[in-house]
Amino acid sequence: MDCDSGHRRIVRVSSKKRNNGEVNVNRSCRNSTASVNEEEEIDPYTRRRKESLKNNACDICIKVMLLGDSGVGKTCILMRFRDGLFLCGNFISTVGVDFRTKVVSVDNTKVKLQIWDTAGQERFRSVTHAYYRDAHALLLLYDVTNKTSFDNIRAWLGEIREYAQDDVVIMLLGNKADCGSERAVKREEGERLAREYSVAFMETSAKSGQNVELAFVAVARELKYRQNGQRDCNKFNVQDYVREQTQKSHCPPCTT
Ligand SMILES: Nc1nc2c(ncn2[C@@H]2O[C@H](COP(=O)(O)OP(=O)(O)OP(=O)(O)O)[C@@H](O)[C@H]2O)c(=O)[nH]1
Repeated sequence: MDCDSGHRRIVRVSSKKRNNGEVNVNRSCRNSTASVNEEEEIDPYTRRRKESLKNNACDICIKVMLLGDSGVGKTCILMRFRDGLFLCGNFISTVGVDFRTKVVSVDNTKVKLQIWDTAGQERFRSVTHAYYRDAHALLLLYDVTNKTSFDNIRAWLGEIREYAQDDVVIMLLGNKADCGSERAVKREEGERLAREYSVAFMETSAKSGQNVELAFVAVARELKYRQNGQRDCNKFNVQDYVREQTQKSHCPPCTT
């Protein structure tokens, strides 16, 4: 898959509809990637994932998926990152999957992020599983005011293990960090779970914008360093990077 032809090649499902909306899968495969060269030794998903890191229109093109229970704030995180907006008020659940793109600059490298927003509702799971395999990075969200969404993270990680590639970059995000009084999951609980699964972690808020840019830039940075090969890989660790960056933002301003 390449960034710009995502709409043509990929099964496209409408974006937000009311909860009672039906799945509307509109298969459009003009440039279908379904035909697999039988002489290829590596499987086609792995090949496409590797190829899609290189893209003519940008230096690197990566596919990022947003995952997590319904209502944790996946669409809001995407809207905040992409358009700087916060959708408050009526909650309209995503139907199936939808994607948006944004280019970020990482150390003079143009990285195009193709960000897939998935439906958190159980009934769409089989649709979204199909998208895991060629993802380079997964942002897995829970809602800090909703303990069940946190408890379900282990199940999500199990699905990721089953459907995604082994080397996928995973970042755990505790969203709605702005909701102080309604908090049901402590930051330390999120940190502990992330350590247990060796994934990067931070708390975010689509409402205030806290750490939203950082989450996307951190995975872009990790994949950029990976693409540059082992030499640079040794110098960059996404978990350490995120820890440093979030600590910096918590530091009180220096006084003279
Ligand atoms: N206070 C606060 N509310 C948020 C935040 N992020 C999302 N919300 C609210 O949470 C509700 C659900 O947000 P969505 O982004 O639609 O949730 P989703 O994860 O995309 O849900 P599905 O599409 O069903 O999977 C909306 O009412 C948002 O306004 C946040 O950071 N802080």
